[in-house]
Amino acid sequence: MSRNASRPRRATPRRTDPGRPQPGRAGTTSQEPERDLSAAPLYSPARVRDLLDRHGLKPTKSLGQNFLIDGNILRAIAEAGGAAPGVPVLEIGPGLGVLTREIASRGAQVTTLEKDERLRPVLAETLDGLDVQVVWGDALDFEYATLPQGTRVIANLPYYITGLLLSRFMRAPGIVSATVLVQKEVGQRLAARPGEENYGFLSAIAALYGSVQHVRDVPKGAFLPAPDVTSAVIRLDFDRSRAAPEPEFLAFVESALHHRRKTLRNNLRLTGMDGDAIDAALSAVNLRPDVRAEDVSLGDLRDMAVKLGVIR
Ligand SMILES: C[S@@+](CC[C@H](N)C(=O)[O-])C[C@H]1O[C@@H](n2cnc3c(N)ncnc32)[C@H](O)[C@@H]1O
Repeated sequence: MSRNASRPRRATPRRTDPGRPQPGRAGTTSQEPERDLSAAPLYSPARVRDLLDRHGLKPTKSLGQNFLIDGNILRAIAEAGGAAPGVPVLEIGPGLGVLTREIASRGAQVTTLEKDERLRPVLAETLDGLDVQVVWGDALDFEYATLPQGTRVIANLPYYITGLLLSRFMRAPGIVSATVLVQKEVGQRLAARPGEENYGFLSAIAALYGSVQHVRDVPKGAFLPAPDVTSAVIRLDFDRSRAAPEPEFLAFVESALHHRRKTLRNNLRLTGMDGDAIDAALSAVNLRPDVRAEDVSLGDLRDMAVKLGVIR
């Protein structure tokens, strides 16, 4: 991605909180009563609407732009994510800068990736005075391997790329945790164990890289505009002392869980594997020939992969 980074200049002393609109600025006419928003926090619906109005912006659905307007949720995410003095934090999608401000004002060293260039003037206003590096471009093009050791991801993710982003975080050796807002169903899938209703590939890779904690559910009303789905804050901790799973094993697990309700045998047959070899491996690992993929533990899948010669 273009490392077109910008760091809002450090604050010169201000009369009011940076990002606070001056009453009666652009957007009001002499006939309209002036709204004094200076006492309202940046995340309040009135301030968020005012920011959007003054900068002539409409949230873009295709970019997953649902902005947080609930102070309790903002504080809960920053807290659960471990935002603290000196901690390197990566945020995806600062939007209007509301969560970014919450994290940076706790002293964390924030790098934030934003694709929507229309937000440049907004972030210049709302992040003024904070030590935040804004990187403009697509988060899917970012080199996550370059992040420093001990990086914590804290983000209200654009939901349309949640799975892709989580898999980038898992594979980046410097990232130790990701505390993220996701769709509630995605959170349930991440936290599910073999045999549970929502267990699938996402649950398996999360478990291969570490552990998952459900922090809290988040109602639709915590966002402006309100999304169609309920959300949840999830914290993933990555255990970097473990050897990273082999790409061949990840591909095997993905194939094994491709159709969760099918038998493991049928899923593996779909990859072109020999039926007799699969039967022999199932028997050697003491699994029933008709065991369903979603009921098989990761340990048993690893043993199967070894018996089938996928990994050593
Ligand atoms: C759910 S909003 C979160 C905004 C803000 N952090 C908040 O909590 O109010 C998602 C943000 O991700 C940005 N975004 C969407 N797709 C992106 C991408 N591919 N790369 C970087 N940012 C992206 C959107 O423009 C938006 O600012």
